[in-house]
Amino acid sequence: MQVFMLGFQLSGVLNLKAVHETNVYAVTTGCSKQRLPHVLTVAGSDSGAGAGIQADLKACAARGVYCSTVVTAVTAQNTVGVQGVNIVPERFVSEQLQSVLSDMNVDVVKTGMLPTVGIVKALYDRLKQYPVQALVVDPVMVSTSGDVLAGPSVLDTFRDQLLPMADIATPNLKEASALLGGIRLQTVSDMRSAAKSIHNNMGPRNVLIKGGDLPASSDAVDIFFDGVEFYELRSSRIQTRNSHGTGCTLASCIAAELAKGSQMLPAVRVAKHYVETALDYSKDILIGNGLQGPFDHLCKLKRNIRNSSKPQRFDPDDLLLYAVTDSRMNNKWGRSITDSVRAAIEGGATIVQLREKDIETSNFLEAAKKSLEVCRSHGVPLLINDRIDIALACDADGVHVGQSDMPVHVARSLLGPEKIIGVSCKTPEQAHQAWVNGADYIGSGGVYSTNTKANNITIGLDGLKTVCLASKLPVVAIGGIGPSNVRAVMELGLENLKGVAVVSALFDRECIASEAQNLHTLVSETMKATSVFHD
Ligand SMILES: Cc1ncc(COP(=O)(O)OP(=O)(O)O)c(N)n1
Ligand SMILES: Cc1nc(C(=O)O)sc1CCOP(=O)(O)O
Ligand SMILES: [Mg+2]
Repeated sequence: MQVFMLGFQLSGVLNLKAVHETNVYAVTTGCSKQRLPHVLTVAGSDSGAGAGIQADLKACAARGVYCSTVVTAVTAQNTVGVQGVNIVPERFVSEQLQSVLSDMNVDVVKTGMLPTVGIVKALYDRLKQYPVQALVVDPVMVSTSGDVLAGPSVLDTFRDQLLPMADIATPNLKEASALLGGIRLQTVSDMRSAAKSIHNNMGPRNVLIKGGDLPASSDAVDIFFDGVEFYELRSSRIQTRNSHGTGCTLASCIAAELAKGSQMLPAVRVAKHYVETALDYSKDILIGNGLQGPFDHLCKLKRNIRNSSKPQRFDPDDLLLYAVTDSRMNNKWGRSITDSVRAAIEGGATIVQLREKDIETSNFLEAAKKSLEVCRSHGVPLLINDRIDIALACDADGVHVGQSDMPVHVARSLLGPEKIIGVSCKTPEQAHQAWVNGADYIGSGGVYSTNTKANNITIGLDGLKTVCLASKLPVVAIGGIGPSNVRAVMELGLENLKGVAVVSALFDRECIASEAQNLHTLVSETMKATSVFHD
């Protein structure tokens, strides 16, 4: 955290405000002069407070981030639709931008409704004058009720000025189509092409196309493209009328996570999870008589968001680089479990399992709670090896069990339908049984011999292939895997072989993060080369 400078000149209104706000931070954090991560939203006001500036404020508050506001338009709006729009003159938008950007240490700017060319240009000029860490552009053009909030004349300025500066653009299907001259977007494959075109032709560093309106899909599928890889981000479609403001909220939450220091993909994952949980929590709220109501951004205050009935769903792609911890290795290198988990995730681990065989229960639970915080803040699932009790006590995302641990169907009845359950399988019969019993994935090995697990039977690449071909579940390979042999494993090119699980190749090394980074690259490159990124 950056420390605020003392010694303001108390000569004007602005400086007095700055002193006041510095003190507010000091009071709220309980320590002296620390500043909160700061998002500035440049958007329209929604009198119904479901979307726009009001949604942005609530989303940032829910994510623990300070939010300042530059108002571009005042709308008269409710759950029925938009009854009126009063656009703020561009001069005055520029003046608001100057006030905030010149004084308040903004980390990330998030844009919403930018109704005129002049306002987009004013923002462009101010951002050139006062660069920020990141720019999140939500190209708001049409309200959820179908009312136009920014006309076609703005599109060119968006394309030419704002999008080339953006770290991420988050159009929905209609907005992506408008940006691309009205093309039809009806399938996930169309969304991928659109994400690529927007990225390559308009310059934002990342693109998230929100597929909420995609016809005939039971899941909400978004496509994230970082210029190299596509990610299909799925979440269950919550049946609710209370979805007004989800786009603004998602973009604000991404901005908030970036302001806290997150990388882009984890920020997007966390934001999606937050929106899904808030929608789920708010599905029975009744505000207004129209077709689309607001949802409750601050549900976290009423029910811990972690205890939501809808935690992050299992995504088989998360098996790509599966980090399995080992306390003996951590002791050898003098690292805490949490530090090693953080380093693995920072290097690119996509799922984490705490496999702590020599640790007391109370210490295990403590470490699990801390690791869960790290994992949640990066949108990475955390599983617990063997110990269903620990998983339940800390509300982990799931467990991994072996053939002689708690049976899968019993674990499922204890953990409920939403938690992730993985099971170790060395034979096709075990793989079939895991599927029958309701597991989500299988771990198969030892592919190679290992010193990490005593007396482990090695099944080799042939054994792995046999299990994969028989399995209806996604598979992660385990046992003796490291940089020297990971290509050979992934070159099997099997559709359901989703990644590798490693212990010593990460945690018995000096720099966990760089080992993780290297392995992540090797796995993804080999998968791409063997074309197992199946749509
Ligand atoms: C991903 C993954 N696959 C296999 C295992 C091994 O589990 P198990 O057979 O229960 O052995 P222990 O890990 O408990 O010694 C695993 N942990 N993770
Ligand atoms: C925990 C575990 N399970 C295995 C299995 O074959 O099911 S092999 C293994 C240990 C993997 O450690 P390393 O990556 O250091 O070889
Ligand atoms: Mg076990």
